[in-house]
Amino acid sequence: MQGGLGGKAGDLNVTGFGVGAGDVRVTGFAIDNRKVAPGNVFGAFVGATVNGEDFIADAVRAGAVAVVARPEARAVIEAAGAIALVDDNPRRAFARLAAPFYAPLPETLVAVTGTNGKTSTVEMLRQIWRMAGHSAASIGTLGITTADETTYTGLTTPDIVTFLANLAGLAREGVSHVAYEASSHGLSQYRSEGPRVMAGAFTNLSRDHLDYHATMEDYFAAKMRLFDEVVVDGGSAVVWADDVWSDRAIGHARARGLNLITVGEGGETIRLIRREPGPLGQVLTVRHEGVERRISLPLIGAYQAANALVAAGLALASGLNPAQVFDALGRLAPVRGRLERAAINAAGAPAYVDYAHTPDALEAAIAALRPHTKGRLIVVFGAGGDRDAGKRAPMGAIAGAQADIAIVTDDNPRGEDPAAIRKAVIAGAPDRLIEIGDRREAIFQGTARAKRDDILLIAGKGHEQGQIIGRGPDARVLPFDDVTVAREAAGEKM
Ligand SMILES: CC(=O)N[C@H]1[C@@H](OP(=O)(O)OP(=O)(O)OC[C@H]2O[C@@H](n3ccc(=O)[nH]c3=O)[C@H](O)[C@@H]2O)O[C@H](CO)[C@@H](O)[C@@H]1O[C@H](C)C(=O)N[C@@H](C)C(=O)N[C@H](CCC(=O)O)C(=O)O
Ligand SMILES: Nc1ncnc2c1ncn2[C@@H]1O[C@H](COP(=O)(O)OP(=O)(O)OP(=O)(O)O)[C@@H](O)[C@H]1O
Ligand SMILES: N[C@H](CCC[C@H](N)C(=O)O)C(=O)O
Ligand SMILES: [Mg+2]
Repeated sequence: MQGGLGGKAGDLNVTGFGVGAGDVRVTGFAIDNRKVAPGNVFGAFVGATVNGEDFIADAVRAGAVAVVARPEARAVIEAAGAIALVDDNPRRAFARLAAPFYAPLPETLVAVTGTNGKTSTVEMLRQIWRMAGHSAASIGTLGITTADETTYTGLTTPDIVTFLANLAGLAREGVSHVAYEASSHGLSQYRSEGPRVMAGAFTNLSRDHLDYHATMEDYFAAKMRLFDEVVVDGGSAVVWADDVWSDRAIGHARARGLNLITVGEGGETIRLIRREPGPLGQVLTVRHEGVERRISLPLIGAYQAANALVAAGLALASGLNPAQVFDALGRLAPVRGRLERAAINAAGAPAYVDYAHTPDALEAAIAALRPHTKGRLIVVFGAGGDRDAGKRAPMGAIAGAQADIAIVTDDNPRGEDPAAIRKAVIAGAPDRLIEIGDRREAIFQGTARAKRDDILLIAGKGHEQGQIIGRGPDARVLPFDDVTVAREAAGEKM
């Protein structure tokens, strides 16, 4: 395969597919037949909802000159008049074929996986790189963030064509360092394969997405593809050492021979010795290469300290020097929608907006705020529709046990009946949870109940700007922003 075609029309060497030595002249790549342009290579993949192979004829009619698909699809491709590039793993083959076409890509590319903390970690790493003088970007749930702007993209890990096009665009703008979120969906669908990933990080693993992955083992295996296959030979693996899955993640990194960087109380590379919460942040004492350092992290919560240290591990892996990295942690700016202080009500009680939408995350967000709460901790939360239903009762149980007042409300019901979702959440702590379906009303009531010394936590939507109702073509996004509503409830003028 040749490289360096710069995202422009060019010859693509497809000898690796055994279709003869002839090069195919292509103009680009597409994985959706509706986006095929003349001269494109079409990737036809068996999906969770439909089989992309059913669209091969349409794609060729739209101008696809070659199709990457399973060997079973060869006859269909050839009958349609295109070159068949068949492989037992067509998503991976497509990614590897496409990546060189989009070159040059940013030189330093790292990925973060884990159930919680990916967005925070890539965003913190982007900030550290920038403070060290690099032109940096992050790609993930918040979209594409550079020093100048954030462009929302929709998925946490974009599809492979969007991902490669975005990387090429960033490189053209002069961005040299990119950190991206590797979601388990993204990893299992090879959405970011192909470019050279010099380091990967694992934050933690807990219940989520078991609608998509059959078991926790399958979910973990999807995540571990990052260390097993995606990071380049000789690359680095950063592992948060204090999670129950950490030892197994370390095992994957070792088996692959990656440079291992472990971080946390049980970490060997960056050992967290002490964490002292303060009113607006926390002081961390860490040991790295025999040197003990005190870091005034301007963010609250054990979970934010964990993410900052994983980001530090990746920054070291990317070649920054320790002084640069640890100094930068003292100057990190908050991540949008992660323990974001949104409003203060008339009684003086603050409201925090957080993106906790898993049982573990809810527990972490409550634990982050507890040391700051002299009075009661009030939580407004919900669980998403058309997502892992098994996390609902555990979320209810955690809020019921760990908050003083817990209000269950709606959070993107999508194609499901919102009352049924709330019922499943309430089953986790039937006597402890208050049900208020309308999210605005729930935030208003939570705010009204918060007295002096209390804290209100509004969990689940973080940065999100809408409430998703309905499924497929009927889906609608009703504008909704927890921060704005929290301010309105507190009587603050926008
Ligand atoms: C379950 C899932 O991950 N679905 C995503 C995935 O679907 P899939 O490959 O299984 O696709 P499919 O819809 O069955 O279609 C199969 C193939 O046919 C193609 N197709 C389909 C229809 C058509 O008319 N023509 C056509 O060519 C599709 O492009 C696809 O290649 O590929 C599609 C195209 O890239 C994505 O839009 C779609 O995201 C859906 C909308 C989604 O909601 N995904 C969520 C669950 C998701 O991916 N979340 C993760 C994790 C979030 C986190 O925890 O951080 C994320 O990374 O965002
Ligand atoms: N290291 C962590 N440990 C436990 N909980 C965390 C951690 N980091 C973040 N959280 C919780 O998870 C929420 C989401 O954090 P973040 O957006 O950084 O994670 P993510 O992995 O990107 O999530 P998503 O899978 O939705 O993209 C936070 O608001 C917080 O409640
Ligand atoms: N990336 C996560 C985001 C969940 C956010 C929450 N607000 C919800 O809708 O469940 C998912 O797609 O499962
Ligand atoms: Mg994310």
